[in-house]
Amino acid sequence: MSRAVLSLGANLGDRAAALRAAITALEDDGVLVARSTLYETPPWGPVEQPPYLNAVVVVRGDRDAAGWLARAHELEQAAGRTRDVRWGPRTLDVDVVTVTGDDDRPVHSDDPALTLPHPRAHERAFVLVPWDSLDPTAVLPGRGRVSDLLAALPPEDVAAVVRWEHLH
Ligand SMILES: Nc1ncnc2c1ncn2[C@@H]1O[C@H](COP(=O)(O)OP(=O)(O)OP(=O)(O)O)[C@@H](O)[C@H]1O
Ligand SMILES: Nc1nc2c(c(=O)[nH]1)N=C(CO)CN2
Repeated sequence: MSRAVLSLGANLGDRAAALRAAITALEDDGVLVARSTLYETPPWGPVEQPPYLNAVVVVRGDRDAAGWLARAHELEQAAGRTRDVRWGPRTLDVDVVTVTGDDDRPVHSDDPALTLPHPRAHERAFVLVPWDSLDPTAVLPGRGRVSDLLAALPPEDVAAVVRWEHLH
């Protein structure tokens, strides 16, 4: 058994439907522990593109880290993901942020095919805001408490991550 934190993002097509379908699929797998609400977030990175909807989920189940990545890829495929420009627009992106074993030890990996913890999560308000909202005690292994990482980001980056679900 392991526990994983997954970051979900979409900025093409029916963004909310893609995120909700992925979350429902994880629920149907029997692995969903917690989910954030959906947030609208400005695009992070060098590519000019539409705003994203993002969410974070916590899952627990009988998979290892590679197994969670494989499931993430299946969910992306199910959402019809085709484009693959790095940091470019997509119908669904599922990143594995961190995986912990039953001993509570975080998995560390430098493999480019699966780097853990995710090497850019600590600088992404679109990951940290939803994650902090669903678990205010969360820790990103090797980086510190999620609430402290958020406090270290430019306030305007954090303020730009807006709860979306209650508006719709
Ligand atoms: N922790 C991780 N979670 C998801 N994918 C990862 C991870 N570490 C490495 N990868 C690899 O990154 C590859 C490219 O993924 P993707 O196209 O989603 O990157 P990206 O979302 O554009 O960038 P970023 O990784 O900065 O979010 C995937 O095929 C996967 O094998
Ligand atoms: N706000 C936001 N920006 C992004 C996202 C994302 O999920 N949310 N995913 C990206 C793909 O690498 C690139 N930029």
